[in-house]
Order: sequence, then structure tokens, then C-alpha cells
Amino acid sequence: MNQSKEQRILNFVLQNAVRGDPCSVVDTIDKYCSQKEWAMNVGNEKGKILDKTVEEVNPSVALELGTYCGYSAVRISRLLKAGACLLTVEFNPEFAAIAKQMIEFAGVQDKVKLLEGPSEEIIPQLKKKYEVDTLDFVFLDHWKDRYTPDTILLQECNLLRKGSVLLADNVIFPGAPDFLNYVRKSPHFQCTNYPSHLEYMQVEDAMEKAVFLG
Ligand SMILES: O=C(NCCc1nnc(-c2ccc3[nH]cnc3c2)[nH]1)c1cc(-c2ccc(F)cc2)cc(O)c1O
Ligand SMILES: [Mg+2]
Repeated sequence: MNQSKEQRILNFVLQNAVRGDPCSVVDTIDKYCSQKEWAMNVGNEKGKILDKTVEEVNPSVALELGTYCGYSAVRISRLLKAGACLLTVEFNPEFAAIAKQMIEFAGVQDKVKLLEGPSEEIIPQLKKKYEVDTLDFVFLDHWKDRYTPDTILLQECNLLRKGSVLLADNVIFPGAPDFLNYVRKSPHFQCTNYPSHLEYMQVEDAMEKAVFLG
């Protein structure tokens, strides 16, 4: 039975990247997806915006919604300080299996906890089951129609504190118009837009940062 695109990406990394070197894993995925097969990784241009935001926040506890092949999980966790951790949520079992191997190959498995299941089920479990108090940073990169309900759910579960930073991918393409509307109209968020381009393409896209004001 022929391989999935995600399996081909992983194989290319296993054969061409340096085991234990997260930067080489990120660069190798970008090389494959820009030259051979497009895939929905955040990519290097928006990845640099992600890097700057993670460095600014310097989170102890970070959450990612939408692991996919693990590109941004590796990208985020390579910047985390000793003792910090990233919880990443993936509900597609095939994607999760690929991401697990990607994370282990990159050598960041001690900083990353991959949680399999729908975000609406996992988020309410974070405090009791995963011993989370509050989240310092949240990267939203899952289904675009889940951004708003999950942002509301994070607040309802008291997982955000004054200064918690949300960063959302794809707010222009594929687009998350209801999320932009919600956070920009809410008195509880201070928003900043970062124009960019869709990964590996010359299509306009953007990331939105929303700082929770309490
Ligand atoms: O759909 C995307 N990303 C989402 C994947 C995912 N990986 N995991 C989930 C998950 C995880 C827990 C969940 N809990 C409930 N739903 C869930 C969905 N979703 C996405 C799509 C594009 C894209 C651009 C141009 C095109 F022509 C077609 C597509 C670009 C991007 O940067 C994306 O991020
Ligand atoms: Mg994305």
C-alpha cells in the first residue's frame, strides 16, 4: 500500500537530517516541502515570527493545537528553557504517529508531550490529568473553525492568566475570520497582526498574536 505524503516527509528527514539536531530537522522538512511536495507546516517565514514570539514569552508551559508532522513542535521546543514543556494536541492518529517519530529523531522528546485526541476533549483535561496550572503560550494551528471555540474553552477552563500569549497561524489563508473578529472585539485581548505568506507559496497569509489581559 503506497506511502502517505507525511510518511515520505518523515523518511526524507530520517535519511537526510542529523539525529538529535532540531534545526536540521526543521530545515530538512522545509527543503522537502519547498522542492518536492507542499505540506501544511508553518514553514520558515512564519516560523521566524513563531520563534520571535516564543523567545519573547520564554514560556514554562506551552500548548500547541495541531501537531501535524511535528514541524512546529520541534521548532518551538528547541527554544524552550530547561524544565519547560510543550503540550501538543493532534487528533489524527496517522499524523500523531509521524509526529512522534519526528520529535524523537530531533531529540526533543523530553520537552514535548504529544496528546492524541480532539482539542475540545483535551483542553478540559489539562489541569487535572496533565497537571497544568496556566498556559504561558498557545500556538493555534489546527482546524481554523476550532480557533474561536477553543479560545473560549481555554478561558472557561481558567487556563489563561494575565499576559498569556496566543499566536494563531493562517488567519488570512485558509483564514480564521471569526477568530480575528472575536479576539479583536474582545476587551480581554490585545491583538497584533503579522503579515506573511502561506508556507512555501507566494500567497498572502498572516499570524495574529492575542495577549490575554485577564
Ligand atoms: O488545516 C490546516 N491545519 C490543521 C491541520 C491539523 N492538524 N491537526 C489538527 C487538529 C488537531 C486537533 C483537533 N481537535 C479538533 N480538531 C482538531 C484538528 N488540524 C492548515 C491548512 C493549510 C492549507 C493552506 C492552503 C491550502 F490550499 C490547503 C490547506 C495551511 C496551514 O498552515 C494549516 O495549518
Ligand atoms: Mg498552519
